[in-house]
Amino acid sequence: MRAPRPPSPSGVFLELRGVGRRYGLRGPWVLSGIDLDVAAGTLVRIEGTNGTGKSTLLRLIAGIDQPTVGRVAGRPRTAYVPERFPAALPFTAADYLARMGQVHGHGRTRAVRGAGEWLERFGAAGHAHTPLAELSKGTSQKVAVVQALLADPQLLVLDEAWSGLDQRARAELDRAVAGRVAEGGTVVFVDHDPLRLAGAPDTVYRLRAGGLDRARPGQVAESGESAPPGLRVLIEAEGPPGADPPGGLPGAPTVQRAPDGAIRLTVPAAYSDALLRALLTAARPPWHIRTVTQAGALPTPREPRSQGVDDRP
Ligand SMILES: Nc1ncnc2c1ncn2[C@@H]1O[C@H](COP(=O)(O)OP(=O)(O)OP(=O)(O)O)[C@@H](O)[C@H]1O
Repeated sequence: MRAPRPPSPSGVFLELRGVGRRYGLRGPWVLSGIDLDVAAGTLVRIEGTNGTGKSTLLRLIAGIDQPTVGRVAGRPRTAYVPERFPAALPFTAADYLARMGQVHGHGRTRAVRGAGEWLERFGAAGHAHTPLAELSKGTSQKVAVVQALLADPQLLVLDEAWSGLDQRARAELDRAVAGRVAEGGTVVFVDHDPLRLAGAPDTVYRLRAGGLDRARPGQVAESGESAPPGLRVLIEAEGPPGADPPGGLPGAPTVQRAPDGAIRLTVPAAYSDALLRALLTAARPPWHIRTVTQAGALPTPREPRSQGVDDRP
């Protein structure tokens, strides 16, 4: 087993400096002048319109591709879920995952057990003995995600990893990501859904014309000090039918049940990130965030709030 690489005193365990990437000797620069610090225990989202180089950047971060210029320093134990999983290998799902678990340093028994547990969590246990080539796209994607989670990585890199997953598996991946970060791991992800893990990322970067902007620095509001006073946010979250939201949610949200069973939580804007984070990291059942919208200003500073479920429409 490899010893984990200790983070630097600043917590940064991967650095990109002056990184550029182009394909082919005279191809256009897809990325240029990228400086990026990836710190331990953080959740990082990379955004950008189609073709701006998100997957290219993730491959450099994951260490499966090298920059054309510049340098990447540090290499935490890394796992990667690619945008397209090459599933045409001559193994069943369980065999493949057990082998991957062993590649990641687990003994055979632990690898087999871990593969079984993760397949169960993702609702794919029934396909454990199906050859990879015969799996549906969704189940194949579950196997791609499980092979990365099995690695117990310090750095998990997810390129549209939620695509093709059913709702239960998406929520399970949300929880797995939140769990990794809570345990001190780092997750860097790209996803087309702007609400994916909404409120949870410590940092959001935006790729634009080859460069990288910091779109939103970490701003997890726990105390309500940083938000404009009066603004409220409406969060619609979906759990199993009839499930109540967890108790003790940040910001003491007003809770209503939508006609289709979803839960609508209204909270002062200052607490919305903390509330989203709490839902994403909630113990079972998992909660899927459906929408996050601005709900308008409080009519008075002393509007009563409650956390009981109000069934009025
Ligand atoms: N292996 C490759 N060989 C040649 N060109 C490539 C390769 N990979 C990516 N490109 C080009 O680099 C550019 C950026 O692609 P990349 O997939 O990194 O962007 P993206 O932001 O992830 O795109 P999308 O949102 O469509 O997934 C595109 O013009 C693409 O055609």
